Amino acid sequence: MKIVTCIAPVNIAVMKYWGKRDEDLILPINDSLSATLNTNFMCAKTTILASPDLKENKFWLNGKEESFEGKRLQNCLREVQRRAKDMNPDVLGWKIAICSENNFPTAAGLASSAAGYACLVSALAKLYNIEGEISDIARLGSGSACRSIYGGWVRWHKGELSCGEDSVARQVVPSSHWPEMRVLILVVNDKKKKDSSTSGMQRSVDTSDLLLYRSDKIVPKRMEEMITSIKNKDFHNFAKLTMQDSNQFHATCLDTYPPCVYMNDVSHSISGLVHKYNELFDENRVAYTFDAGPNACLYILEKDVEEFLSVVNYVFPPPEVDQVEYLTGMPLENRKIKNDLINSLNLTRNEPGLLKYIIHTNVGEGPTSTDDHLLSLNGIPLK
Ligand SMILES: Nc1ncnc2c1ncn2[C@@H]1O[C@H](COP(=O)(O)OP(=O)(O)OP(=O)(O)O)[C@@H](O)[C@H]1O
Ligand SMILES: C[C@@](O)(CCOP(=O)(O)OP(=O)(O)O)CC(=O)O
Repeated sequence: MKIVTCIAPVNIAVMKYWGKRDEDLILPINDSLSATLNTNFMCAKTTILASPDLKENKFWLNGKEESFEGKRLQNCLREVQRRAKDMNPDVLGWKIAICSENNFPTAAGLASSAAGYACLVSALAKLYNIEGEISDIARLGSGSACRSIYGGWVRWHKGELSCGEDSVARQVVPSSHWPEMRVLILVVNDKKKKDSSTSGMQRSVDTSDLLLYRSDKIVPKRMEEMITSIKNKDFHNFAKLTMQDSNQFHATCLDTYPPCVYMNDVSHSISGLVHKYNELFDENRVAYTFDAGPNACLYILEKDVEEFLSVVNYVFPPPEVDQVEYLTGMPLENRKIKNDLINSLNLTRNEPGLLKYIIHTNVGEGPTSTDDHLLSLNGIPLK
């Protein structure tokens, strides 16, 4: 019997992946770049037990039994087992039980698939003792998952080969390079979204001319500028490029036919607020980026968090119930409202509760392992 458990992070792209050139191997049409987030507040946790006593393979996700036959799970499992074939032949012959949970909403545009598959593949690699590159295996689960295999700032190189061997993630700089960077996630809606990233991007590839223009003409140059701004810790330019890239990604979503509409009125009002705030200081102090959902992910330096949060709390008063849980990862004192700033920004207050909650986190490390398992040694979920 062998049991392993891993924890893996979410990542939020500042240069978006959108569109595949190969659906099965999950090969993208452009490079992308993200920051890996600290696992303190958002992570996937996966336990895998392999045992000669198990009668069948099993998979539980967030407390519910799911099919073990899903194509993406099978592709990841097959590839890890293929690379492990000369090692521990006993373990390879045993059935496995997989139990995974996310400590944040699944399939709500908060990159659950990225953390989930990075975690699955890290745990499988540990179970079967495979060493070396695994970001290309995580990619088979979900494209963005390959970036969660590394900590810090990570680039997914699209690669040129049709076999996908060179479509891998690489760390650009570690998290320690820019320790002042913070991330605020403004959760607008944590319900399951209707157009998955997978189907949305496929429709964009089929119908959007803007998508091709973006991948050919925009991304290569913008990627170099983005990396330079991160290496130089040039927040103003970093923020500009991040916001431009998010806007262009959503423009390609709207250029898709029928369109993929991910941002809603609250999302647009957050982006408007960020621009107003940045204009007041005549420099970018906050950057927004939106994935395939309405939630805003804001990059901001530590020195500006308290002040900007006071503005957010004024414009979007917290829900009247559940106050204690509203702000995760930051002391409550920081929710004070700063009147001078509010007056200079000439802001309008919304009704309470448009934001469900806010997560405050930073850039963190890649997957880790732990002995705190989710399965009993008989292969039954512990809760
Ligand atoms: N911990 C996990 N282990 C294995 N698979 C997972 C895990 N978490 C999520 N998934 C898979 O990912 C799917 C959700 O992916 P989807 O891309 O729709 O949403 P998302 O990742 O939350 O959003 P986005 O990628 O657009 O930010 C789930 O239905 C499940 O199949
Ligand atoms: C908008 C994005 O978050 C899209 C993520 O798409 P997925 O990685 O979830 O898609 P699949 O490869 O089909 O699983 C942008 C990004 O993370 O780069």
